[in-house]
Amino acid sequence: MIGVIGGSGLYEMEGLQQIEEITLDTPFGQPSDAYITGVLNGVKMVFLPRHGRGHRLLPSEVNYRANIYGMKQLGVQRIISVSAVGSLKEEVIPGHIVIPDQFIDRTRGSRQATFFGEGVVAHVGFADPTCACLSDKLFRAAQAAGAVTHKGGTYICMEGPAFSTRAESFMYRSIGGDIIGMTNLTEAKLAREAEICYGVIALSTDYDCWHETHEDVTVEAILEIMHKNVVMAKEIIRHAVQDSVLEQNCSCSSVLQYAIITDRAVIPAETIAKLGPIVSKYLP
Ligand SMILES: CSC[C@H]1O[C@H](OP(=O)(O)O)[C@H](O)[C@@H]1O
Ligand SMILES: Nc1ncnc2[nH]cnc12
Repeated sequence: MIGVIGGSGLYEMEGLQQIEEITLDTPFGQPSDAYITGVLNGVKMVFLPRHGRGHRLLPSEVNYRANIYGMKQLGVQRIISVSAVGSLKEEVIPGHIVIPDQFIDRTRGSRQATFFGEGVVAHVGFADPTCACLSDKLFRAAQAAGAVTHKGGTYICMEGPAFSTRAESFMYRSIGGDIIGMTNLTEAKLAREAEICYGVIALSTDYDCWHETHEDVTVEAILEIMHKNVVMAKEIIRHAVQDSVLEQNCSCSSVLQYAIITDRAVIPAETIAKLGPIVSKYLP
């Protein structure tokens, strides 16, 4: 099963057949909205709007743990994130697509970015935070949909909700950032812990505030580009979903095998119960 998390400007998936709306409550709280399941081009998928329908949640208010836990409960093995991002590079023109493969964390530490704790410690590998195999498919899907697409790139994940200062924007460029957003890193960490492949279709919507000849970012400008490109974004998902039926060749589904360090004998039963489908393979 494929999961799609829609970001700013993408609050529903057209073309889904056999639609069902599933409201879940998880041990980590409530997801952003009901999950919409259905069939797209013969492939079963589930859609969740990250900020909720009507865009009600700040990037810092999104319950990322509940969102990913719910996906796991529904049997999702691959998550495609669709996000609006600012461009930190001249060549990443607004309207282009980037498939990022790295993140730099500029969140403030207040987000819940792990399922572990409460008596069980796990350290997953995160050197390559997105699934290379899924990202490759997203790259090919974006090209097939006719988008100018950049393979790889570093996504700066800032806290928000205010956009960056000009000095920060210059700093992000100087430390190797290619694009900037407020959501994807937290999601990628949790997807990794949940052993779900995670890949990003990032739509460049603006030049943040570093560019000499382009206006500073505004929500208005972001939504204008997003609306102009939403059909293309959905087209990329359609191509990706078809392609994703093919066999995956990655290790995302077994990252917890050696990551849980806690002595099994001292892990509280209630913690195991709470983690449910995240650890059931290893802590029966
Ligand atoms: C609407 S402007 C800023 C907002 O857009 C991006 O959201 P998402 O990643 O969910 O597409 C960015 O991260 C901010 O949350
Ligand atoms: N410039 C920007 N900064 C942060 N998040 C964004 N999302 C879209 N454009 C952005």
